[in-house]
Amino acid sequence: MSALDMNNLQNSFQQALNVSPGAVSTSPTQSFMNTIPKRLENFNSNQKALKPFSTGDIKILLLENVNQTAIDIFKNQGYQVDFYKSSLPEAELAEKIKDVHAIGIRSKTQLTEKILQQAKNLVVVGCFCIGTNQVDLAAAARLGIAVFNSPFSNSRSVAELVIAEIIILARQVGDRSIELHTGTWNKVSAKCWEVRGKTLGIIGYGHIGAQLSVLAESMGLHVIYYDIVTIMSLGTAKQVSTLDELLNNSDFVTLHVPETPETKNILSAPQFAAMKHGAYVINASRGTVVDIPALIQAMKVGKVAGAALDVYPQEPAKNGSGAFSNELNKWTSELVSLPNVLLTPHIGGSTEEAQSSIGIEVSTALSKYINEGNSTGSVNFPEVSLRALKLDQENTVRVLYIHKNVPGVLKTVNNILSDHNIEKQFSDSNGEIAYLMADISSVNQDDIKLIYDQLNETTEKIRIRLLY
Ligand SMILES: NC(=O)C1=CN([C@@H]2O[C@H](COP(=O)(O)OP(=O)(O)OC[C@H]3O[C@@H](n4cnc5c(N)ncnc54)[C@H](O)[C@@H]3O)[C@@H](O)[C@H]2O)C=CC1
Ligand SMILES: O=C(O)CCC(=O)C(=O)O
Repeated sequence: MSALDMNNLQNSFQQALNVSPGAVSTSPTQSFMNTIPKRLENFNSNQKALKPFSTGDIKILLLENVNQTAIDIFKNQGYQVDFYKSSLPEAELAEKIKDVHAIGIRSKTQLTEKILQQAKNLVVVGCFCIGTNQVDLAAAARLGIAVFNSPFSNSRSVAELVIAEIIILARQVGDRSIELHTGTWNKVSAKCWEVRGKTLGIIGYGHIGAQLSVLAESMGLHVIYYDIVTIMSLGTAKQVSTLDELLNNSDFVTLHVPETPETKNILSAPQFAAMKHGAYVINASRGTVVDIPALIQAMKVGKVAGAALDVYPQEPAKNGSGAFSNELNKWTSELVSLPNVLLTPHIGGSTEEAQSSIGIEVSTALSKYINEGNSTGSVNFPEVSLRALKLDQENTVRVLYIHKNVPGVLKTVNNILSDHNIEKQFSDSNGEIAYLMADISSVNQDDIKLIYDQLNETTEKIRIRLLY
């Protein structure tokens, strides 16, 4: 189809829907109809680049200093990118999110149901990190918003940091360094240990825990781990059947679990009591998993000989002096006054390598979802994908229909689509929601409008997008 034909198509759709050219509409289909679809550079040059809006209409809000690789990929797609180095205060976020089709965040930005309900145009969220506890995933799914993350691009960085912390804690390097920075020479060996032959207890043997296990064994540590699922051991590591067994036997205890109701305060007073005297605690998972006042007490009586914390129940919204204070977490001054405590500002995954590959991975997943409807890898959506349309598939429309997972919907939808040639179709469900992708060929402009209107009238519909 020529650019002129597309212009005519655009104009007649605008007339039919009575929308002004360039208007950003809350209806993805209306926005789609405002466009002159362009064949942009795509992931494969033989594929047809499907655009739901004219490319300039796609607005992406990127918060928390998401890596440049992501900005480049989004800009290369022609999207408008609004970039911020920090997270936004809730009121500002609520305002900015109203207008955007995609948002990219890291671990700080809380996307609650209340915030997501403001986001009338939002089709997709990218968590440029592993954890997704900061997003109300169920609410996002109910609203038809797909969420993607990067499941392992920063795992190695976290594991390496923990390895460093094991040695630094065992040798009290943090304290010696602080002393020397202030002119004090304190050459001691009392209660400083080699790590060789000691036992590392890993709570949560997933991507990070397992990677750490391999690195720790190569330094001569024995590894035991506790996980709620049975997981194959790497090397000579051994899974133990209870948390207490791990605590009773470990010289170092490190946490690599997600934030869930079950992991809240998974280490509290009874668990510190169950540890070996003089054990060390490392937490680079989420701030809620360790009861910090209980940790402070355990350190004061010598039960715990040192701790390395990278994450906190409350974390500052942005970098800056004075940000980490009693105002944020009421125990801060007590914690910082203890010896052999390493505190880092949630930098477990903060390496050039990790951030650059997370940037590429998540922005690519988001672009594929926006441009093609492909939800493979989404953490809250049914995973559905159809192969890309070929360049010569001119009059083909891709229907993306997100709906409530109730009986009879497919019958209704197929009744609507069956007047046309359904080239391919795939649907799947996940809990309360389901997602159908279908490519319909030999459609003209009237057909497209009719399909949209009929699907829009179905009571089970959550969100519809038609890609051309
Ligand atoms: N400090 C940082 O910068 C970073 C922190 N993280 C945090 O680390 C967490 C773990 O990351 P991955 O290893 O990639 O996750 P993962 O999902 O690969 O592994 C988590 C493991 O924890 C286990 N688990 C869940 N609940 C448990 C419980 N109650 N008791 C024992 N085990 C339990 C799971 O079965 C799984 O094997 C993430 O959820 C994230 O919150 C991740 C990356 C960077
Ligand atoms: O780098 C970040 O901002 C967050 C890292 C993290 O905690 C994660 O990947 O879950």
